[in-house]
Amino acid sequence: MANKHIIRTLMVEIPSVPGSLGKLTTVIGLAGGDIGEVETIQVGPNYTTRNITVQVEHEKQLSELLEAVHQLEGGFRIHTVSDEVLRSHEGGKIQMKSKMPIESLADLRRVYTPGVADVCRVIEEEPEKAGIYTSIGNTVAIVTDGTAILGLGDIGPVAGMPVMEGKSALFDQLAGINGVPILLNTKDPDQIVQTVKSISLGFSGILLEDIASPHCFEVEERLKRELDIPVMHDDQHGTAVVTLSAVISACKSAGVDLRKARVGQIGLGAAGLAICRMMMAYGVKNVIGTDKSQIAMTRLENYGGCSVDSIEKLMECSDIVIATTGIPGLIKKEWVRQGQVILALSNPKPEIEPEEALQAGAVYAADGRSVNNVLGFPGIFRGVLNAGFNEITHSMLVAAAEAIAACTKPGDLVPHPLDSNVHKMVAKAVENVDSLSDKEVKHPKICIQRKVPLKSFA
Ligand SMILES: NC(=O)c1ccc[n+]([C@@H]2O[C@H](COP(=O)([O-])OP(=O)(O)OC[C@H]3O[C@@H](n4cnc5c(N)ncnc54)[C@H](O)[C@@H]3O)[C@@H](O)[C@H]2O)c1
Ligand SMILES: O=C(O)C[C@H](O)C(=O)O
Ligand SMILES: [Mg+2]
Repeated sequence: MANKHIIRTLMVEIPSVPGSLGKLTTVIGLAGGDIGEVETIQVGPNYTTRNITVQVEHEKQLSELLEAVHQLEGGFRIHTVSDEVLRSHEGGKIQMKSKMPIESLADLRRVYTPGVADVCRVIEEEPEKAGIYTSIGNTVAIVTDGTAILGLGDIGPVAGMPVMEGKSALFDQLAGINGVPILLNTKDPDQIVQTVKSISLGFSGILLEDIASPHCFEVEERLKRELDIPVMHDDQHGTAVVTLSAVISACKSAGVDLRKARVGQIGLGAAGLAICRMMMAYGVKNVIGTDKSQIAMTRLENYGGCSVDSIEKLMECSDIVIATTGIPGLIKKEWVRQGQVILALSNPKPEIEPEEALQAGAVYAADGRSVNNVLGFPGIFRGVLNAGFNEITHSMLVAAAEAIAACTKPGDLVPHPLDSNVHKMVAKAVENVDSLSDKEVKHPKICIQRKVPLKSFA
């Protein structure tokens, strides 16, 4: 599907004559609309009313599509055009609910005062019992300062709340974890660290989300050092996990040794640097990166990677290209080489549409909707919470990536994000890691920047 980000639901009255629905869908398709769900609302002798969800690229295309439906002869009528995405967000996506019914005074006295005081005393005497008698053991804070919300940039924490609520909904549905959004009204690393530390008592893990580079690096490192609960910056490590798993699967399908492949990373911010570090630690010998910021490239070199000064050069010599710049359409199709793997992971719009990359010769192509950290973070946190680990180590991240790859069907890059088995397998893999087994990972410094034929994936 091309770059179709406008989703609308059309409620249409359709003549109850055979072939009418076909006429309507043809007109929608010819106007460039992708049809999603079709729901029958009411069937009558003369008319049938249906809700038809369509996706289009831009507002102009939507107006043209609506006009084309208006022009249809035979009694077609559009009742309403609604924005389902906005509507579904009304009132927010999450809520806090009581697990206990409070219907009688006895209930009230048990749930609340005076009964609750006994539980407080138990925890005061043996603080670890908070893990039994409160929800803390199953609760993770989803913390943002709003500085890198998807690829939308520094739009502030409140505007980023729909993303945080989305992560919370996914935590609940995919891993049974309470994810509590925490919106920080500061971008100052010291204040972020101090605030998260101050509120950390109520949580068993911290998921940092959409915090921009470079301050995300300092914030995560300090919190990992200073807190004794697991801390993970999703955009760094969640993304690196799912990217590694996609690349493992691509190499497996192509019969290529990933460790000998040339991996090129465009954009060396939170996601990009972590992807490079993950690849190098996994044993990929040739990792190169590029960024518009020289500081970001130097940072990669300090970790043992190599930098090139242009995207064209990087694409000339990479078997696998990964992009996390937040800039839609950044990769020109002329730069794609025959047989390349292209993962353009920026959300909400990729650096190149997968269809375009495939048409230009890529052997595998995906965007950030499918290669998405939703495949990683729920299971990773489920695993560490189940095992009672107080940190998330490199071995756990690799175990998660390999578990996702093991759940991927041959020929696919990643599994379905809603396949509950994937999240169970990730949790199990993380849980089974020997938490003391991590050693310091050394990154090899080997670099090939010349133009080389891409035989491996062709
Ligand atoms: N698919 C996923 O699961 C996933 C996960 C995390 C992030 N992302 C996406 O990746 C993008 C970046 O996120 P981030 O958290 O790393 O942000 P970030 O701000 O930390 O990093 C972006 C980097 O791209 C660089 N950049 C920007 N324009 C560039 C250009 N024209 N050429 C070269 N480099 C350029 C910036 O200098 C920066 O270093 C976002 O769009 C986000 O949605 C996707
Ligand atoms: O939120 C997502 O869809 C993935 C990722 O965390 C991102 O920032 O793009
Ligand atoms: Mg994110």
